[in-house]
Amino acid sequence: MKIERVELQEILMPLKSPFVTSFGRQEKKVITIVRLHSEGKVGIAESVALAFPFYNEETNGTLWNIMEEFLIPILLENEISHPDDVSSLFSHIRRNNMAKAVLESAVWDLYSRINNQSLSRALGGSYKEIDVGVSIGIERSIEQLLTVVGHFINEGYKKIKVKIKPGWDVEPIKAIREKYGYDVPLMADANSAYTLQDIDLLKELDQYKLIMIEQPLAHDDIIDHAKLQAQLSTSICLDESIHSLEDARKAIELGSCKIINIKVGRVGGLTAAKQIHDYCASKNIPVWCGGMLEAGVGRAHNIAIASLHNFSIPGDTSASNRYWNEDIVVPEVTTIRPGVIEVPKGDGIGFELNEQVIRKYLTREVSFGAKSKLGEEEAV
Ligand SMILES: O=C(O)CCC(=O)c1ccccc1C(=O)O
Ligand SMILES: [Mg+2]
Repeated sequence: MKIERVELQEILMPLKSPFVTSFGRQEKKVITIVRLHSEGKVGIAESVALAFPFYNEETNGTLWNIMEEFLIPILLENEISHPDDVSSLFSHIRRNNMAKAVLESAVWDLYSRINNQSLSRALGGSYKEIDVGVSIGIERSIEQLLTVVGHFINEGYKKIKVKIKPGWDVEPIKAIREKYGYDVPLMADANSAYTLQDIDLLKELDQYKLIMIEQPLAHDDIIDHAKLQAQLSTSICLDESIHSLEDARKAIELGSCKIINIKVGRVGGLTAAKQIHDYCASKNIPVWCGGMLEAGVGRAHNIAIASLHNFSIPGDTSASNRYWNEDIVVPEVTTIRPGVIEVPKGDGIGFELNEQVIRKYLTREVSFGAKSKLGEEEAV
């Protein structure tokens, strides 16, 4: 297939309520929507780079720069026979995984639509429905946290993940266990807020029987995580540290984690996500699909990848209404039963763009055609 036209749209959408982590606070989200045109079909994807480089080094700004200057010309100049080709075409460009992923995921959607199959099927997914959890930010008080946690337990989410940071760790976890008991599937995500010097505190968390603790130590570390895992009974799950199949292999060989959070954006696309999934399966390492506060298009891609068999732990892909008053897709992403999302059977991601909502929040728009390459940018 030959990509005939690439369209980028940037929107800025308010979150229902602020989302606070150890690295920052978000009240709204900038999202870049990619549309790829070929053979009368349109493949879509949504970027996950945040507005600031606090989770990883990319931002929405770097994403546009790398796409415009390097990645889009490659897409327009090359014949693509399978979406797996895209990661090879991009492989000489270092990192910038979120920029690569949004284009690559749109190619996967386009390919599935051209072949009249669902993205889940194209990826080799087997689940017809997936169990999902919810991620809860740092709240202003323990009381408020307990209210929010109670709300999502009532909604039936199959995994409750709470953000922790120094000064907000043992106390909130203890409070949740005391109020809601040990049957709640609970985990904590530190977003790299600790060091090995905090080992005693992290060991204290063992008594609360968390399903896992996500990324307690540095974003670029796998050595100290291995030392920590050897001392903890709770499983460590890596998020920020895993950018590639090679990273996953090294972390597993070192014993740095027992679980991996796969985010399509962080690893550079669906092909890499699938490869990491397959490798983890061969090593008996369960994986789950992480989130980056996606709107509906990103959720749809996450649902498709999470239909692969070794995604055996509920991911962070909650329903659209967890973060958004209105979604950029129709229908919105919803649960069919408490904590369960159906994997769409329609072509591609199985959702269409809600043009009205996109227009409402649009901040910029550019389009690139095959012939003129970067010659005729048209800004709004
Ligand atoms: O609900 C979601 O999309 C997951 C939210 C979340 O935990 C998160 C959101 C933004 C950046 C990093 C993370 C994370 O998993 O660490
Ligand atoms: Mg995380």
